[in-house]
Amino acid sequence: MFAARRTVNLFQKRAFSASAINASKVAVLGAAGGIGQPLSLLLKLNPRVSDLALYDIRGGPGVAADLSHINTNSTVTGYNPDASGLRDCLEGSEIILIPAGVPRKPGMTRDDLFNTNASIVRDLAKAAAEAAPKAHVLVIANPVNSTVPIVAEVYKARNVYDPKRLFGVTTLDVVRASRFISQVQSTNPSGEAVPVVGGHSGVTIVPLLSQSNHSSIAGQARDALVNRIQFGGDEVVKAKDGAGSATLSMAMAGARFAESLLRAAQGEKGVIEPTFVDSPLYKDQGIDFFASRVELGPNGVEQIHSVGEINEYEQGLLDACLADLKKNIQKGVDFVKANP
Ligand SMILES: NC(=O)C1=CN([C@@H]2O[C@H](COP(=O)(O)OP(=O)(O)OC[C@H]3O[C@@H](n4cnc5c(N)ncnc54)[C@H](O)[C@@H]3O)[C@@H](O)[C@H]2O)C=CC1
Ligand SMILES: O=C([O-])CC(=O)C(=O)O
Repeated sequence: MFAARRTVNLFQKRAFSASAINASKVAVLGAAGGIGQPLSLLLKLNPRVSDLALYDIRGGPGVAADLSHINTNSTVTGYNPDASGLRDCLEGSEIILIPAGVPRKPGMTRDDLFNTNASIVRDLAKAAAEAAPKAHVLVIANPVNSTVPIVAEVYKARNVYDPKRLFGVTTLDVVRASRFISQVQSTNPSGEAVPVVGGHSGVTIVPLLSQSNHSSIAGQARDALVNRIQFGGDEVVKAKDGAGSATLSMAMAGARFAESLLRAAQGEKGVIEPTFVDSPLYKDQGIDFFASRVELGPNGVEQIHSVGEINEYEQGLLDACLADLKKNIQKGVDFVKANP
């Protein structure tokens, strides 16, 4: 009898400590948008998330009320911009995802979003730097090549910048790459892994097919596949015909990245994701941020993997990427300097 009760107590103790370790508050800024809603839904379904905090300039509490009826354990709270809404949303967060900002319409580049999204991201970063300076910040808002440096500059100005905790979400590029290559090769995409490095727009997206399971793809087939991976976002923008860009696939990609960070934070080793981070790889060329495979740990970036061995064709892609990337990054840095 005593032994039985003891077993129960030990079990309860273990269950309690496991849930205490796993208590993770995740905030989504821009939660009522095309990405924000399905992303928040996927986070509500994630047992590693204990508190989901949803902020938007409009509609946050509505989305939160809706999601809060789903029978998973996490609490969901919605916040408006009034009073201390944004601060309350951010405080205590371990992860902050930022899908707030306008999406493209046909004919636009991601850089065309800069004028609107730069100040949105800057202002949200200011609030995050004050309310939750140690949180991992995951930037989804475009142009990612510039919005990530914007967040870095805001944090630097407040002396709270930790390069290990800032991430541009480029997961969708590798998600697309594995799907597109599987379509060409008639394989299962879950068994495909195509590294994609560089940045997140047009020619700054550099797929490394030579490191995939299909390194022999060459000629027109290779060119078509690389082009589709680089401009996959345009495919969706065109198909949506003015109603925005990728939202559902992006929500999946953002939720996958957040899940990877949580797994790493909760002690799992060897969690690797591609992501656009403050990186040493091309700093000697004046390029402070670069996306490559990154091992994640409890404090964010654990190890940044180099691009590895690439062929001459890929070196050409990389050269074009670096030239554009440098300008995109500088644009973000200059914006914060001129508009602190
Ligand atoms: N990193 C990536 O791979 C991808 C990035 N994106 C980018 O994500 C961003 C969002 O796209 P969608 O969700 O489709 O746009 P959307 O227009 O559907 O949603 C944006 C949401 O942000 C909110 N918002 C605007 N200003 C805000 C502020 N200051 N604070 C809080 N919320 C604010 C809006 O009210 C809206 O609910 C775009 O910039 C888009 O280009 C889209 C797809 C992939
Ligand atoms: O294409 C866009 O504007 C949205 C985006 O970043 C993507 O789908 O990769």
